[in-house]
Amino acid sequence: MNSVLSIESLTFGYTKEQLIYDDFNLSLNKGEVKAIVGPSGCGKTTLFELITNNLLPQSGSISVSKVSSIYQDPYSSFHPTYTIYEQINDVVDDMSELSSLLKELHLEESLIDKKPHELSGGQLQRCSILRALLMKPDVLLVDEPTSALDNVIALEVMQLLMKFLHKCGILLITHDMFLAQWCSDTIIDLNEHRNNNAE
Ligand SMILES: Nc1ncnc2c1ncn2[C@@H]1O[C@H](COP(=O)(O)OP(=O)(O)OP(=O)(O)O)[C@@H](O)[C@H]1O
Repeated sequence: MNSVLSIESLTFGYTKEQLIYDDFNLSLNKGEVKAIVGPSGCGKTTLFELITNNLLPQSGSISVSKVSSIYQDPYSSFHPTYTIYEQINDVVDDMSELSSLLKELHLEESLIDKKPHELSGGQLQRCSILRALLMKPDVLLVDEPTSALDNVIALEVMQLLMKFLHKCGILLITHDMFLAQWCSDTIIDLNEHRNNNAE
């Protein structure tokens, strides 16, 4: 198996009294989409923060190689005063796939010389996908792609991301059960699995 993410016996709480994760397990392989669902406040964003090392587990292990993230609000993922190109160039080592990805994402080349506020929400979301894919991740964390886009575009975004599944595994946070069922191999309901094994 081509494992790209392995979470074992994860325990985490913001306070000692209230654990959000207690002995939580999850694995993801290249080519796989897993959707994380559950009510507001159940710990979906916290899981991404743990995977990206912004939070540290109390116990257990998270083993992951290269991660990139696509966040729900594309305007908050880019600095308002720099062009899209400058912000991609800052974090990407190898730009050789830029032209082909622009085509696949239906983005005109001239758009990336603009600043975020000069683009529509959908264009900017595709720019954040462009940046994430150029980083050549093993794991793509996708946080609620529906929120900034209408439902048809959200499906298109996921359809597009799934074209890159041969290169990575995708972990998707969503409130949209239709989207989760449509695109994922496995749905992890944190409400049910919080204290169980989610493998
Ligand atoms: N920095 C923090 N300090 C203390 N508690 C926090 C912090 N961040 C989140 N929490 C709490 O941890 C719990 C999980 O929050 P989290 O943001 O992971 O939920 P979520 O499932 O992503 O919610 P939503 O669907 O509303 O985005 C919530 O009860 C929240 O209030």
